[in-house]
Amino acid sequence: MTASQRLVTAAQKAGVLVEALPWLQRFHGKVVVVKYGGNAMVDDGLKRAFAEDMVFLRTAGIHPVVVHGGGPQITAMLTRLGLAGEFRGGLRVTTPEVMDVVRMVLFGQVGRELVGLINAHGPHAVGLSGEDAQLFTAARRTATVDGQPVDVGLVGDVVDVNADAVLDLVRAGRIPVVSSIAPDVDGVVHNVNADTAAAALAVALGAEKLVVLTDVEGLYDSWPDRGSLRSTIGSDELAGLLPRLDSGMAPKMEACLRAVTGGVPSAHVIDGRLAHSVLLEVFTSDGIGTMVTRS
Ligand SMILES: Nc1ncnc2c1ncn2[C@@H]1O[C@H](COP(=O)(O)OP(=O)(O)O)[C@@H](O)[C@H]1O
Ligand SMILES: CC(=O)N[C@@H](CCC(=O)OP(=O)(O)O)C(=O)O
Repeated sequence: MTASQRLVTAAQKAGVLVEALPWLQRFHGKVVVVKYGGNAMVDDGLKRAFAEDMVFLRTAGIHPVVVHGGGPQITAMLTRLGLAGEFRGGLRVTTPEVMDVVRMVLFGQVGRELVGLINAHGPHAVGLSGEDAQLFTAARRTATVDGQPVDVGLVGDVVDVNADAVLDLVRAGRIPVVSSIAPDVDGVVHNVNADTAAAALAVALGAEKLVVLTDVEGLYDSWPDRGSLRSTIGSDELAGLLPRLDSGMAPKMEACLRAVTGGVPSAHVIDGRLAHSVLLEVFTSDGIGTMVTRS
């Protein structure tokens, strides 16, 4: 590289850092809830980049709170155990037997791995589930198929959040890594969709942002037409679109809607297959993916 090429490269790097300044100022001291979907955990390099992003946010004075998924990992374990897996309206049909596997895989496998990757950078991450310190209380819910309620077993919605269970860790400078399982008022553990759990937590924490990492660029108006990617959408329009969404996008966009109507200024669906996508979303002016705001 010539001296003048080096100067150009250096100027570009400085430009990137300067572009981050207003966002560093705006988000300093604020909570950002990041939902890391199981489908976005495709390889070790991406997972390591995600862990770096969380440590970067923390080092920049922002408080990341991670809620992780693990749908494909649960399905793989169920298959290994010879158990059937079935989804209805984007939610897993959860028998007591399946619930044991969900809890084991989310908290004991996926959560542990993320905690380990973040803690490769220092003593930052602490894993917890909705069972710890009464973080979440669940109530059994149904799925919606063709506009009709359908029973899906031990699947819950989050009806109460003990925000202090997470805020105590945040105040201590830790990065909470939350698994989306939760007891109901009688102590019966339920399987909660991780997008739903992330939204409930973002609202209860008064988060500045909810960022949802998945395996697609964002929300498509008319999936799978690749020309229909939305960069922004308001809550009113999203509410109208929700009944037309299928598979994993239904609980995801329902969660974004819940976050912004609950007072979170913005919710973002971004492509977790892109390394450092969280940094690009938080620290660049254009952002990436689809941004949901209150109408
Ligand atoms: N309108 C839509 N826009 C984008 N993706 C959609 C849409 N409808 C369905 N999908 C599907 O939803 C998937 C994301 O949901 P899901 O597989 O549950 O991800 P995650 O594990 O990240 O929660 C995408 O990969 C895509 O196949
Ligand atoms: C009720 C329900 O469907 N729970 C999900 C929980 C994990 C999850 O949400 O994982 P992703 O974010 O990777 O999809 C499941 O059992 O797969």
